[in-house]
Parts: sequence; structure tokens; C-alpha cells
Amino acid sequence: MSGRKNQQNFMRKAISVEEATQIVLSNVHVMVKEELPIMQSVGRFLAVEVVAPQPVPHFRRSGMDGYAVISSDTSQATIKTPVTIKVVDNIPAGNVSQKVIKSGECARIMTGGAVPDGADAVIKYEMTEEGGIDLDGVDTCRIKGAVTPEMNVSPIGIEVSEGEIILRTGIRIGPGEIALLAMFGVATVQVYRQPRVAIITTGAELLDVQAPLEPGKIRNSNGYMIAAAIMDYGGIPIMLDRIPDDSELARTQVMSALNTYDVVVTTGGVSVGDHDIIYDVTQTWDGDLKFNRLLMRPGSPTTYGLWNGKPLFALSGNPSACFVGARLFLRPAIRGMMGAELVPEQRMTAILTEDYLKSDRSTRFVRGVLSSVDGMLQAAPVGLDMSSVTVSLRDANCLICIPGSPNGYKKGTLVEVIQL
Ligand SMILES: Nc1nc2c(c(=O)[nH]1)N[C@H]1C(S)=C(S)[C@@H](COP(=O)(O)OP(=O)(O)OC[C@H]3O[C@@H](n4cnc5c(N)ncnc54)[C@H](O)[C@@H]3O)O[C@H]1N2
Ligand code: MOO
Ligand SMILES: [Mg+2]
Repeated sequence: MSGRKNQQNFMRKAISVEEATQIVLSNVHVMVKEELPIMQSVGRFLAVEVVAPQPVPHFRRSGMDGYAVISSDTSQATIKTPVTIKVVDNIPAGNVSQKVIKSGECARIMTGGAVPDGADAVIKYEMTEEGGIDLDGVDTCRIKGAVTPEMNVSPIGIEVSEGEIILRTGIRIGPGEIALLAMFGVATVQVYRQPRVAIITTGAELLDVQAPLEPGKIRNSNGYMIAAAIMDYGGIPIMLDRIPDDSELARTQVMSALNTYDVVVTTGGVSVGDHDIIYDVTQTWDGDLKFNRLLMRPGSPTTYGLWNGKPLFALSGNPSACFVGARLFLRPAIRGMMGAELVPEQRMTAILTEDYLKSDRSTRFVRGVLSSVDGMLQAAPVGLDMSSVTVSLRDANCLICIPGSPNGYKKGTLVEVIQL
């Protein structure tokens, strides 16, 4: 069995990361909608457009603590020649004055207060002084400078007009979006459901996190890493039983998971080894295998296929390969299922701080540290650059994308990076 398997295996056709990304994105099906209280919608993507039911502000709003005045009353006012006017009302924020301001009058008003009819400007306290009680027994104030019409007054609808689209479908809900929803009295919103993502780890060498180490065995760090990644991407991880090196068990478990969950992720067993059982599953299932070799390192045997429209991401067992495969393919897919725009992982441009002279046909995703030096982004490779290494995942805050080349790249080359 294994000899024949390996022969087919060696003939796998390698495709580029770009092509693989397009295949994954073009097969994303958005989840069904659900209605949630807004505070449970943080991190989700809106499934509806939200339209402003009223303008903002919906009244003429004072931007200062001071006096609501008729601007023409103040035109001659200076520090040396202040103009004295009557204070006919006092308007804290939240109150609406019943008075109409006439020439020679003003109303004390606080920031956020509704500017009374008749007044067309607010003069701030610092440009006035108390004038005492006048002969009619009315409080007065002295205006020590001129204000122009509209000064310190936010007109109705200056921020948002009624009927304007305030939030578009597909936008990710964060603090700013929550502020808008609350401002417009939207207590519940429609968002897309979170996909339930099953995780199946493979390998007879794997021990559970609480198990004592045994000779030749390792703990199942990938399972936890992928679960954490899925949570970070927005999905709901479900860790299923680990599978020892048994193809039949793997087939049963993978097919049952595909039946039950929205996405299935496996780790390990996708290369050419005798016990690489996930490869076996993808050779005999009735699903549609889309790719199983990529021009990328780490993660060259990263495998992807669809069964009944549901995606199977079969990631490499090597921890860094597993991490990179998840970031490049699983993340945009999970986000896309939740209604995000279907786009590859965003890349920025940075200066490579060290020579990277490995020759390669494949694009390398090197764990690195991204920093800003004199306003320029710099990317420095970090730690051991092997697929089997886990520790560098702690130290990296970016993946440096090094395209395939015969001689590698010199320090100072502009490279693309994916911020982690
Ligand atoms: N003859 C060849 N051997 C290998 C090739 C090749 O082309 N020819 N490719 C290498 C590359 S590249 C990679 S990447 C790995 C892919 O390996 P698999 O996806 O088949 O994964 P496994 O064989 O199951 O394990 C590899 C490695 O990772 C460790 N591992 C697995 N699962 C976990 C886990 N849940 N937590 C932590 N570590 C895990 C496992 O113990 C192995 O050390 O194949 C190369 N070989
Ligand atoms: O995919 Mo392996 O990780 O290319 O090193
Ligand atoms: Mg293997």
C-alpha cells in the first residue's frame, strides 16, 4: 500500500499560494444570519445595512459652555468696549428652552445643550464676564468679542443626515460601530453565525497537554494552537479525539466531522510518510480535492478540498507549517464565512534587515519581527527558520514573504509582510 501511495504522492502538482488562496476564497459559503444584542455582536460582521433613522445632531447643538447669542449683537464687542446683554434663560444639556432669543438677549448654555430659537451662535465663557443684575432686575453678561453666525453651533445633520447608510453589510463590528448602533437606538443586529470548526490531530506520538512526557512522544501543541487560532479568527473550535496512525479511523472521523461541523481542520499526516493517513483519506473519499502541494514553505503539503461544499483544511503536522497554513487559508475562509470581504491576508511593505540568501522555488513565509524605525517598516527574521520549530511563533509578530529566487535577497530589499 505505502509504496503505491508514495508514487502517487510524489506526483502531486504544486500550485502557488496566490492560486491556492483564490481557490479557497472562491469556495467560501457565507453562514446563515442570526440576530444578536449589540454587545454580543462585537467581532462579528454585519449581515445588514444600517440606515440612520434620524439626523445627527437632531437639534442645533452647542459646542461650548457659554452664552447662546444673536451674532450681530456682538459685532461691535471688544475687550475694551464690551457689549452688555440680558441673560434670559439657563440651558444645561438635555433641556430645551421655551424662549426665543431677541436682540439684546442671550441664554446661558452648556456644551451639548440645544441652542434656543433666535440665537445663531454660542460665545464661550472665556470671551465674556458676568454683568450683574440690571435695572429691570435681570441678570446680564458682558460680551468681550465678536462671534460669527453658526460659531460653536453644530447644525442639524452636520454629522449624519437622516436616511444615510451608516454601516454597510460586511463591516466588522468594533467599538466605533457599536457607538453608532447605540447612538441610533439599534439594540440588536443581524450578523452571520460563527462557523463551528472541528479540529482533528493525528499521530501516534501525541500526548495530551496534562500527560507526562514519554520517550519519543510529544504533546499535542498543534491542536491547541489551531483552536486558539480559530477563536482569534472568529470561529468556534471543537477539538475532536486525536487519531493514532490508522487510515480507516481517520476516514471515519473526518467524514463524520464533515457531516457535523461547518469546517474541518486536520493537522499532520499529509506528507509522504508511511503513516500519513490524512493523505490516504483524501485519496479515497468522495470529496473534491483542490490542492495538496504548494509552492510555499513551510507548509508545502498543505491540503484543501471540499465535501458537500464543506471545506477540509488538512494542515501539515510541523508546527510552523501548521501555523502558516492556518493563517494564509483558514483565516480568510473563516472570516469570509462570517461575512467579511473575501480577500487574501493583507500585506504591507517593509525593508528586509538581513540578507536572506536561501535559494528556493517556493515562497517562504519567514517568522519575523516587524518594527517601525524612523517611520519606515523594517522586517527582521527571528529565531530558527525550520518548519518543525514552535518557539519562534512566540517571538514573531509578522510573516515575511520571501518569493522564490535562485539566490535569495539582500538586506535592504523591499519585502511584503503579513502582520500577526
Ligand atoms: N520524504 C519526505 N518527507 C517529508 C517531506 C517530503 O517532501 N518528503 N515533507 C516534509 C515537510 S516539508 C513537512 S511540512 C512535513 C509534513 O508532515 P505531515 O504533515 O505529514 O505531519 P506528520 O508527519 O504527522 O508530522 C510532522 C511533524 O510534526 C509533528 N506533529 C504532528 N502533529 C503534531 C501536533 N499535533 N502537535 C505538535 N507536533 C506535531 C510530528 O511529531 C512530526 O515531528 O513532512 C516532512 N517530511
Ligand atoms: O512544508 Mo514543510 O514545512 O515545507 O517544511
Ligand atoms: Mg508525515
